[in-house]
Amino acid sequence: MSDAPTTAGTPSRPGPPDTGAAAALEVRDLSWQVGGAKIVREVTFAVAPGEFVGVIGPNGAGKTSLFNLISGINPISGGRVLLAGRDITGDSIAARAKAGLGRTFQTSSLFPRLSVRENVRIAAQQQLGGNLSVVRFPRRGDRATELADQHLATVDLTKHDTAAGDLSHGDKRKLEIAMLLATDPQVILLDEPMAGVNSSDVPGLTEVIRGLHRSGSTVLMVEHHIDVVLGLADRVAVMHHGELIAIDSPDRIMANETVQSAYLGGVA
Ligand SMILES: Nc1ncnc2c1ncn2[C@@H]1O[C@H](COP(=O)(O)OP(=O)(O)OP(=O)(O)O)[C@@H](O)[C@H]1O
Repeated sequence: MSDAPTTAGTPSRPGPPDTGAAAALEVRDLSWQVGGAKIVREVTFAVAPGEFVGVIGPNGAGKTSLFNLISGINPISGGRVLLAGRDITGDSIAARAKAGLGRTFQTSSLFPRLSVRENVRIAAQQQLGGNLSVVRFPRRGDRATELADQHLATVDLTKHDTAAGDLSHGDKRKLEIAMLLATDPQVILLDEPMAGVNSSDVPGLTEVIRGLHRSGSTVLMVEHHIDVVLGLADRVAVMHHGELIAIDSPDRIMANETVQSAYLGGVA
């Protein structure tokens, strides 16, 4: 393995550490063009099972667009998306989710009037294949409720009966992660989980996300809080003007001159 700094257009270590297993998630030459604008440009990288890759880059670099291509929200202009070695490029959003691709969004996607528990319970119920129903007083032993309580414990959220809309931003993000866990994802895409979160809630939310990683989840996370990314990620991918300009360990990324230039506006 070379110690040479990564340069634009030739990202080092685009693939995960070689474990011999199929990548949990892989994108090959992924591109998105709107009119004449190339918003995502031939991005290639792979995430190993259990690996945590952080995605950073200046505003407008194409990070959310990349997530939208992976999760099927934007139609791709070129390239491929593979989940555990299976090509899901042509699959619908729902089919990708069913295949194990879970995603949170920058903006909240909760049922604000329903309780915290009910939000997770609905997600669990959908996963279990049951009818979608809101039950104010679920039976004891109800499987979906058990799962909801289990996932709420995982994200350290105890306000089970509070209306989701009344939670702080930090707790809303925890709730969204619990809802995601209820869908039993193989790969978790977190889109700016710290966005709008009070600084006092950042450490707690960071620990929840660290817990996901420790429990073996494969995570790809876009986040502007560089310190959070550097503290959580096994590798960091850097996007700039739609290109993946580097993907490497946090230490190497911090020492990478191309990355520094991108943040200071020096990369054309
Ligand atoms: N549907 C769209 N149509 C046209 N241009 C778009 C569309 N969506 C995004 N863009 C443009 O693509 C570029 C990349 O946007 P994107 O939201 O992916 O960047 P980002 O890195 O996630 O930015 P931020 O960190 O500010 O969220 C921006 O210039 C944006 O204006």
